[in-house]
Amino acid sequence: MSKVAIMGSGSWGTAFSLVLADAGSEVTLWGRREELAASINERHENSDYLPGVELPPTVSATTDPEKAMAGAEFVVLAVPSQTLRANLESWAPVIPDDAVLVSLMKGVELGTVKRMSEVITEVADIGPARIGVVSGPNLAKEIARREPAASVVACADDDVARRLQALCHSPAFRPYRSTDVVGCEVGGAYKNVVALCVGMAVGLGFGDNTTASLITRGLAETARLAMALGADPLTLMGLAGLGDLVATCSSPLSRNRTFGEKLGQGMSTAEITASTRQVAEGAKSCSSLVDLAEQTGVDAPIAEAVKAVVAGTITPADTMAAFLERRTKHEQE
Ligand SMILES: NC(=O)c1ccc[n+]([C@@H]2O[C@H](COP(=O)([O-])OP(=O)(O)OC[C@H]3O[C@@H](n4cnc5c(N)ncnc54)[C@H](O)[C@@H]3O)[C@@H](O)[C@H]2O)c1
Ligand SMILES: O=P(O)(O)OC[C@H](O)CO
Repeated sequence: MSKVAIMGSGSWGTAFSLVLADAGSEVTLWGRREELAASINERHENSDYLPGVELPPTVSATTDPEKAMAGAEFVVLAVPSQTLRANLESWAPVIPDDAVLVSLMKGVELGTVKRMSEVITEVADIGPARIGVVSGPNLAKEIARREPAASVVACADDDVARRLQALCHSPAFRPYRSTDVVGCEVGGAYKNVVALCVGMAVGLGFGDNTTASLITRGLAETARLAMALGADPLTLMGLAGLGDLVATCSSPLSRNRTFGEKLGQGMSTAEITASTRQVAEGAKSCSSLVDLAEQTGVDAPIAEAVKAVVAGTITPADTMAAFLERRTKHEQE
């Protein structure tokens, strides 16, 4: 039985613990609050993030990072992207020497514009062969209900990707393998920003033509940036690109789409942020992705628009009008 630590016991860390336990691992969740760890250990429930979902007996929780990671073959990272660096700085001394670090996070760091795997390398001094990524259409509540889903597990080292694939292949969760870490990470971060934009359109009362147009142009924008960073374009046509984009942009369960919908209805970023405890990664990663696009010379109108609406410098309605006023061009330009 593999031993796995999951650092972060929010919605996805907890739902993923269930996948790993169903696939045969012993899982220790790390979280900051004693009450939550007690709820998981005593009632087998994360009452804050996944109320009503019974966790298997092979899932336990602790607030002690060293205890969580002791003897772990895989250390899964599931905190909000913008908090990874600070958390990892404190965890680095107790990460087991040969453990594989697996990112579940879908964001790009503000300021440094680093992807999560790059932050891991920089802070924990761990090379690409020990860093994996899981990314795909995986809304936590549906995964926790054991509804069938697929995803991509990526690592630069195909042997490690195979180990990770075996680790999370459960009766309800089908992981595909890849070595394209960049494509998976850019796909995962960008779809959140596109979902914010789609949510705005929904909040403004627009229908399926608008949302389909934004999803499709969002995919083109994602692929442009990912390819400029060295990704395989086929990754963006797969589960970590198109698949996740469709799920996130279509689902009322998505925090990013919901955030966008509230912006479209006239709420401000501060009001929306105050109304939820859960992370909508796109509200911050939109700025990082705009910076990354500028650095690589890639056109990123959707990320720029989302950044401006989140900052309150343009309204969602004016953004939609501005998209249509853009210079006309060839579809594949
Ligand atoms: N929820 C999903 O459906 C889903 C699916 C796939 C990927 N993801 C990605 O997984 C990552 C985590 O998302 P989530 O859904 O679990 O978020 P969440 O908001 O449900 O939970 C985040 C967790 O991190 C904790 N946290 C917040 N600030 C922290 C800090 N400074 N230090 C340590 N812990 C902190 C919170 O207490 C909570 O336990 C995100 O990057 C998200 O995009 C989420
Ligand atoms: O709820 P969201 O918007 O963070 O999206 C969750 C997952 O990333 C969907 O795959």
